Amino acid sequence: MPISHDHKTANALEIQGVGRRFGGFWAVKDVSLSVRPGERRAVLGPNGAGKTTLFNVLTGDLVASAGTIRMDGADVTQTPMHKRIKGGLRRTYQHAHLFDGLTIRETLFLAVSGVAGGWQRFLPLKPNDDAIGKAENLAGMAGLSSDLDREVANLSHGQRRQLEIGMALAETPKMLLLDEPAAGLSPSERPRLAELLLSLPKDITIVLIEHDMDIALRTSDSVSVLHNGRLLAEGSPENIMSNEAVHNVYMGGAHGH
Ligand SMILES: Nc1ncnc2c1ncn2[C@@H]1O[C@H](COP(=O)(O)OP(=O)(O)OP(=O)(O)O)[C@@H](O)[C@H]1O
Repeated sequence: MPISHDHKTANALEIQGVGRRFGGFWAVKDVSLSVRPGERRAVLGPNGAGKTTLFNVLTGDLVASAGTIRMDGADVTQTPMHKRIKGGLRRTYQHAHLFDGLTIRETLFLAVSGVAGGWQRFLPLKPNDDAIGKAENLAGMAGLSSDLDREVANLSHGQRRQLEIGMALAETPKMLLLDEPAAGLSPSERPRLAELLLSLPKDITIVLIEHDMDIALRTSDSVSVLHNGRLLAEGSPENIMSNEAVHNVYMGGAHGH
C-alpha cells in the first residue's frame, strides 16, 4: 500500500493512542503526542514509566499493540525499523556499542561510509579519502576534535556518549531519538553533554529520554511526562517544573539511576 505524505502540514512525529502490551500488561497505554520539525522534546518519567518501551515502539524495535505513528506525515505504524531509518530516523541506546580498538576518527569514518560489517578492510585509513574530512567534521560537532586519534578503549564514559551522538549524526538524520544520553555520566561530564545537545543542528528533530531533570529541562523546548505507561503531563520546561502532579510522581521516590 502506498504511504501517503503531507509534508506541508506534517509534524515530525505524531502519535495517537499508542500502546504496547506485554502479555496482559500495558507498559505504554493510550499515549498521544505531536512533535514539530526541529523541536527538542524531552520524555521524562520515573523508573518503569514506559519511556524505553515508547522509544522502542517509535523506532520499530517493537511493534505497537495499539494506535498510530506518523513520521513526517507518513503512517509508519507497521513500517519495519530499517525503512524508518531510511526515512531519516536515528537512535542511540543507553549502552553504546563501540569497538574498543578503533580511534574516534576511524569510528566516525566508518559511520560516514555507512560501513557496518567487514570494516577491517577499510583500515588503515587512506589519507586522501573524502570521508575522513567528513568524519573530522562530525568529531567537531560531537565536541571531540582534540581526541581524534584516541582509541575508544581509552575514552571516558562521557566521550563515549559524545561519540555515539556523532555516529548518529553521520547521515544527517531528520529525527534523532536519544536514550538517556546522560546515564552514567559524572557530574562534571553533564554540563558538557548539555552543551553538545544544545549545539546540534536546529533542523534535526530531537526526542530524548532523560532521567537527569536538569539536562532534560535545559535542553528541551517541551516535555512529556510519563507515569505508569500513560501521559501524565505535557508542557514547557517551566510548566513542568511547577506541575504538582509531576512533583508528586518524582517525590514519590522512583526517580533516578
Ligand atoms: N519485554 C518486556 N516484557 C515484559 N515487561 C516489560 C518488557 N519491557 C518492559 N516491560 C515493563 O514495562 C514497564 C515499562 O518499562 P520501560 O523500560 O519502558 O520503563 P522506563 O520508563 O524506560 O524505565 P527506566 O527508566 O527504568 O528505564 C516496566 O514495568 C517493565 O517491567
